[in-house]
Amino acid sequence: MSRKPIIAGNWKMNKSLEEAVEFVKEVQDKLPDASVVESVIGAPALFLPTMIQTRTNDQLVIAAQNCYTEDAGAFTGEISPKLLAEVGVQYVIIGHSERREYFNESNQFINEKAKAIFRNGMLPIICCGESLEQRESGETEPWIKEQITEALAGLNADQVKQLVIAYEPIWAIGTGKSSSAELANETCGFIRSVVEELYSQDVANAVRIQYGGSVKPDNIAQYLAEEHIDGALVGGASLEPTSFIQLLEVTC
Ligand SMILES: O=C(CO)COP(=O)(O)O
Repeated sequence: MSRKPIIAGNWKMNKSLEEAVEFVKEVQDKLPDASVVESVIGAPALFLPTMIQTRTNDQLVIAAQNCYTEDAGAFTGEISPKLLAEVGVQYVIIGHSERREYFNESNQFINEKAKAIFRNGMLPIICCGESLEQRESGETEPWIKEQITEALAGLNADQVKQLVIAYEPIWAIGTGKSSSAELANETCGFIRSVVEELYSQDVANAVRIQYGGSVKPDNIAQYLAEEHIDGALVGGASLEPTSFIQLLEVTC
């Protein structure tokens, strides 16, 4: 299997601009080679151009945490995917459970964002995942199948091969209660089977699937050892340079 691991930090709405710049300066020469693992940070939109300008090499890939579906127009306060691409952003995280919950984002809206991201030459990291209630009542698989099917609607096979899916069970986010590696692998394997059903085995083998939810330097190895887990989307443990580097070193 030749899928390259991708470890992405999701800073959410944390840090000052000064701290973000310090982070880039501190980690950029310590990152594993980009041919071994992709090192990504998803930062607040206001930091993105400065972080990109601070880089002295392109080992650290910069992601946005959200964007709008249109490139320009009368959409007060929104983040244009065209402008993100112009400043050098490469990935955009979409469909995070916090955006689904607090900003009422639907699968259809997330699908429109995915199309806008591709149209502008970037790649989406599409999040999915179930609540504790859904997990306990056995509704995880139909729910995730619906999320994936609707988020990928209209994307072609080449696009799906390049994008990243992040499986984040809501009950594991920021709670310290990570999913067991076996359970995470089972669900990531299910996501891969949904992609195979929608596209082909070739596409399913190529798409990278991350696990996210209380991933730390001391538990990431068990996830990466699993067949269907190709990386991690990490909140809290991506905020400090030392811990971010430790997460990456496990892949080498
Ligand atoms: O939501 C997450 C990443 O997108 C996970 O956050 P934590 O790693 O802090 O649990």
